[in-house]
This record gives sequence, structure tokens and C-alpha cells, in this order.
Amino acid sequence: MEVTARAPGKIILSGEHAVVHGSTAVVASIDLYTFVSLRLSTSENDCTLRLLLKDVGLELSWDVGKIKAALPESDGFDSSTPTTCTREFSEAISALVAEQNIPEAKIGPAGISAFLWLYTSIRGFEPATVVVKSELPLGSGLGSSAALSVALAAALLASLSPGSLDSSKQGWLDFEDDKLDLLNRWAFEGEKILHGKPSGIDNTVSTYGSIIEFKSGNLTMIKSNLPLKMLITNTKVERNTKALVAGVSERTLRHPEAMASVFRAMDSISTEFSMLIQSPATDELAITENEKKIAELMEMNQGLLQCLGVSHAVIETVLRTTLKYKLTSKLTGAGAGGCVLTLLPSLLSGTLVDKVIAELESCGFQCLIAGIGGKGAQVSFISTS
Ligand SMILES: Nc1ncnc2c1ncn2[C@@H]1O[C@H](COP(=O)(O)OP(=O)(O)O)[C@@H](O)[C@H]1O
Ligand SMILES: C[C@@](O)(CCOP(=O)(O)O)CC(=O)O
Ligand SMILES: [Mg+2]
Repeated sequence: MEVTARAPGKIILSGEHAVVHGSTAVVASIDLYTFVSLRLSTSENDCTLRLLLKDVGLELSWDVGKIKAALPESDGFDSSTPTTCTREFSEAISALVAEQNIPEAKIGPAGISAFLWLYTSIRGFEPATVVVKSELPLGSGLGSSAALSVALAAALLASLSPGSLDSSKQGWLDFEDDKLDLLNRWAFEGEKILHGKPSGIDNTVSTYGSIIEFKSGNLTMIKSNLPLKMLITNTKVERNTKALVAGVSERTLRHPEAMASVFRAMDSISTEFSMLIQSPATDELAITENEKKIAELMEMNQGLLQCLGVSHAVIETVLRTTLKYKLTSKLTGAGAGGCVLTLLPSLLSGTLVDKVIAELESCGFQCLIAGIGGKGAQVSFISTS
């Protein structure tokens, strides 16, 4: 039997970075997914754990006996209790990753470390083949790290207890509500390896889907009464979330009072953003008024992200370009490159949207409009017998 899980990426509509420091943020899942397929080995002579990372063209493999010998002694694994990768395990896992001699240009090693931690913690030392493939651009602010952790944990947990899902059914199956919390907590452990100090917002929206107001680990699912159409522009400037999150924490240590004020302002912006998108807007006039306020909040949010030191010249180029068309933009995710969101008001003509996209793409950027607020993690079973 093979199990495939899929987990969506996300756009942070308001409050990135500040959310790591306890402020409110608003996030939506997008209809671009990371897929993880898991096939346990059926051959007695096979002792290999294989990891195929299709997006970066890497095929890695380890002897499961060697993995067991390399990791510190432990009381055994317990898939029902998500545990944090300790420094001792992290060092042993880094050594297992290093021995694969991965070309640095291909990928940051943290994703592979997160894989080894989640795999060995949930499934132990069983030989298997795991294939990862994503529709998301990696390291661009659309949450590929969380989608990887969620899809991986989902495939592993589903393979352990397929009975809790109706595996005779075709197509994508939802997890039961009580399993979602376990899945989310495991994915958070993966995201810790990838982000250093994650807020948990990305793994939460990738697990549950929808639009979520998030603060200090608590989520509230919300329903938008606005169309909230966002143009996503990928600047293709690569950056690393872990380094950017650490940079904001260092700035916070240097200027605690000033940064606390910025985080408070971000909290107010996100709270108002959430309230505005939920407020009943029955006619065109009310929708337009609320969209204007949303645009203003996005502009303020972007200004504060600049205060945190996470904007970038290329992001400013996108802001200037969209402003020529009287459109408002903000970076999304960790910033310093990656993706930028532009609000497309509901009355905006299709011709104008085409024009702004053409101009952005002439700068070498890539534009897309994703569906937002859809389903979270799901699994599918394929019988290989
Ligand atoms: N499909 C994938 N294949 C391999 N590694 C991945 C994949 N998706 C995510 N990763 C890991 O996540 C990292 C990017 O995460 P991050 O810097 O948090 O950016 P984002 O989450 O915005 O995409 C990559 O460098 C890699 O380690
Ligand atoms: C900057 C942050 O708020 C979001 C990072 O998102 P991404 O990895 O850039 O997709 C970090 C976090 O919340 O864990
Ligand atoms: Mg990430």
C-alpha cells in the first residue's frame, strides 16, 4: 500500500514576524500543494530508507541500521506524543545529512533534517521510499517548509493507522478532527527544525486550511465577506526564513521598547484586518469601502515590516510598480525577497490586472492568482498489491 498526503501552502495576509513575538496574524491557505508519498518496503532484504526530492532533483538513501546506530539511545518512539528534536539528536541527524554530500546550491539541509526527525520519531527504522513533490516555489514566503512538514507527518501518521481513515474510498480523504491536532503538533516539530523559532501559523493553516486568525498558538477559523483577491508576485530572490526570523529577534534584543511598539501596532493591524474581512458587506459600496481600508492596513503593515528590517530593494520595486496602477502591496512570509501580495479590488477591470501582470513579468517576476481558504491536509491510498 502506498499513502500520499497533500498539504497546502499559504499567504500571510497580515502580521508575519510579529506573530513569532505573540502578535495576532491573519493567514489563508492557497490551492498549491506539497505532496508526500510513502511506500514501506515489502522485501525482507531491503534495509534502505530512500528520500526522493523531485523539486531539487535529489535522491538520497540511508541504511536504516546505520541510522539507528548513529542516533542517540532513546526510550523508543511514540507517534502519539510529538517531541522536540534535542541538540544531541540534531547533531546526529546533521551528520547523517552531511554524509550525503548534497551540493549547497541545490537546497538548504534543514528540510532533510526535518524529514529524518519526523520519519524516525513516527515510524522508527523501517525501510521505505518517500517521494516529495511540490507545486510551491521553495523558500519564497508561501510556506513550503510547513507544507513539507505537514504532508510528511500526514503520510506517516496515516500509514500507521489507515483504519482511522476509510482507505477503501477513492480520492482525497480528510483527517478526523481529533487527528488534526496531533498532525499539527508533529508538523510544528518539523517547522522548528526549518524556522528555528516558528510561530506555528504556517503549519496550522497547512493542517486545517481555511482563513485563520492566529495568536500565541491559538487559532480562530474565520470566514471572509470580501472576495480578497490577491495577486502573488514571486520576485525569485531567494532567502531563508530561519535567518530572517533570527535577525528580527536580534533587533528585538537591541531595541526592546521600540520593537515592542512595532509588534503592538502589527497586532492592532491584524485584529482590524480580521474584523474588516468578516464584517457583513452586502452591497458594492460597502465592499469597496472595506477594500480601501484593507489596502490601507496592508500599506501600514508593509511599513512596519520595513521597520523590522525584512523588506528588500526587489520588494520595493514591486510596490512601486503596482502603485503606478493605484494598487497596494505588501510582502508575505519572511520577506527579503520571496513573494509580494497585491490587493485586487473587486471592481478592478481585467484589462488593468493584465497590464500590471505584464509589467511585473517584464521585470523578470512571476505572477499568479491562487484560490484561497481551501482545505488543509488530506490523504489518499493507492493499493500497490
Ligand atoms: N518540496 C521540497 N523539497 C525539498 N525541500 C523542501 C521542500 N519544500 C520545502 N523544503 C525545505 O524548506 C526550505 C524553505 O523553507 P523556508 O525558508 O521556510 O521558506 P518557505 O517556507 O517560505 O518556502 C527549503 O530550503 C528546504 O529545506
Ligand atoms: C516570518 C514568519 O512569520 C512566516 C514565515 O513564512 P515563510 O517561511 O517565509 O513562508 C515566521 C513564522 O511565523 O514562523
Ligand atoms: Mg517556511
